[in-house]
Amino acid sequence: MATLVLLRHGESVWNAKGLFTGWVDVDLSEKGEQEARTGGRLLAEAGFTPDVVYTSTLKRAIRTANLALETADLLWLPVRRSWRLNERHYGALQGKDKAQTRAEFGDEQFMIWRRSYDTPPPPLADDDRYSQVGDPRYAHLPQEIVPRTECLADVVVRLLPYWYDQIVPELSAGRTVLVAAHGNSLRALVKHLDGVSDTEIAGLNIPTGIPLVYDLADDFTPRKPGGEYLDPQAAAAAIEAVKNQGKK
Ligand SMILES: O=C(O)[C@H](O)COP(=O)(O)O
Repeated sequence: MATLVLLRHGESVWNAKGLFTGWVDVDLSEKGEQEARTGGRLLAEAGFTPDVVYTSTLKRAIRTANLALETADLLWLPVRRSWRLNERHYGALQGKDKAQTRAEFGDEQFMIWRRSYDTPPPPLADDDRYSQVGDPRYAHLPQEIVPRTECLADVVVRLLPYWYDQIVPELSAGRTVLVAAHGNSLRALVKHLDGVSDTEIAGLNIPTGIPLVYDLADDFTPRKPGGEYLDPQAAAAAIEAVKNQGKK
């Protein structure tokens, strides 16, 4: 059996403003910094000591891991980072207000772009102020694979190679793994772990800053479907809030 801990970054400054974020590298809000520390406290109190930490290349996830590890006095742990754990690229919606988008295009189109499995938002122009084209952290990649937009299915495709090649071997060795990432990259991983259907996944939301623990069997199936939040009551309230984003 192996233990996987998933941690969505704390509230970001654009989460607080109700803006679509995607690959735009915004920081944590003060509330998000406190959420990250609370996540570290919950891990320590529950006695979870990761052996290795994985983050995306975006500062809201990187700093969430740092603050959580600092709180748990575990800053010494090895940390590995990959673009494959980045948030879903939100295309031309990056930087747009969620409520305004919902009002302008209607509930149905808003939910298709936000929560459908296989319909991406319109692509973001390479010269847009919120484009990641030319960002040095992706310079090593063939530029044609730097996304201009993504649906959740695209995230599954680019995340799973990292899951199988980098994370699964650690779990196979019985090591506890902490993944600090994003709402939609974690939704993609949870979909894979729990075998959530392409339609059911639309209703699954991940709260910020609350560790989600999976005890995995030898075949990496969860012993408890859906895992277990270390603060279930706070998670339930936060999940509802994520679900209702964009509603005035
Ligand atoms: O990228 C974003 O906008 C958020 O982190 C995730 O947004 P969502 O919950 O609306 O997909």
